[in-house]
Amino acid sequence: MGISDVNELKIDPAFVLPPEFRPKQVEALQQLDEIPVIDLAPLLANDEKGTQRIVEQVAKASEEWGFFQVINHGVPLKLLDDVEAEALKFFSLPLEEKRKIRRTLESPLGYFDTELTKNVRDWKEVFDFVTRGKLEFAAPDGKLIVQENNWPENPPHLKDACEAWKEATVGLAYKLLELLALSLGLPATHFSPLFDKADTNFIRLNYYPPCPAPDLVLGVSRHKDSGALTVLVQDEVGGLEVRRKDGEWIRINPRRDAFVINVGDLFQVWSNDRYKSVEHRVVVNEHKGRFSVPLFINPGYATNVFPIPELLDAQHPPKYREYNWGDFLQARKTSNFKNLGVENLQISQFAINS
Ligand SMILES: O=C(O)CCC(=O)C(=O)O
Ligand SMILES: [Fe+2]
Repeated sequence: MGISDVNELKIDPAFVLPPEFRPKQVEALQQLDEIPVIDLAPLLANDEKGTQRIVEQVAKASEEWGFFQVINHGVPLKLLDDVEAEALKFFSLPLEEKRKIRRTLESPLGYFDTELTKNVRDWKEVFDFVTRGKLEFAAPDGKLIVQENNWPENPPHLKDACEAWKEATVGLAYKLLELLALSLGLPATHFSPLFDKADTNFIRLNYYPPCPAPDLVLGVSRHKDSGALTVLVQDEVGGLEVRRKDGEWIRINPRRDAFVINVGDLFQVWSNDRYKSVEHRVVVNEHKGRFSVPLFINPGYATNVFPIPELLDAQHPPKYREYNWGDFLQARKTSNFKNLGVENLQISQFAINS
């Protein structure tokens, strides 16, 4: 029996990836420092020239990697310490206790430990909440659907810590959205109307428990983020890997003082492929649990997504057909809950074949 066969006996087969998708841990660790790190201090100081340089760095990183880190972002680390402490208290509770606020298809906010990415179970536990407190939208039959945040009774301060975190990070995310607009040669506030008053932003607390067979599973299987922009902070354990253009998986150097930013599928379509939404995954390890907090910046349900006309001309015809963000989101949520036996909805389905 090989090493992996022995490992296989230690975990539920629902987590075990097909061999071609399993992580190669050693190689990735040698390539920690490649993802660009952008210093936001000039932006916060309203230094115009410095901000222009940041815009150029954002354009380059988004084109080459789809990912970058930002430092000197102005979000106090104390807020992260508080969210982490409260979240770890929550994730340490007995499973029956956590499952009292379990996410369902009808009420998708709260705790979840059985997420499927591409139909394999992720080695993680999550807690999701929306930054607006609740979401309201019309179902296909016209009925109003209301989805509210589901806070646990225990620990009692999780909600306060998360709300303070939200206040501090959403502002940063919108500044980054402005930098991205500028980086495409658009007015800074180009995207604002899609988010004002109707965004579908959410924050996820991720806990990746230590795993006895880290070579067979992933904390999050390879995927692309479907929204506009992800603003993530991770602890010092590390494990987030990005797929470089040559196909190699590169580990992002874990820095508690940095946010990891990536452009999602919406920027790929809006920019007509100038910025690509890049595959990433999370590798777990045998000894340490890992904590991360992504903020997903997503527009309102009614948003129709299409390549931005200002970026098109005769040499650059549109590469995507228009689609509706709300419909896309609902289709995705359904496939995350059920193993539909098919790849979930991808933007490639809206690609125009030239
Ligand atoms: O935990 C991480 O570092 C990444 C999580 C992620 O990619 C996701 O939730 O979409
Ligand atoms: Fe992701």
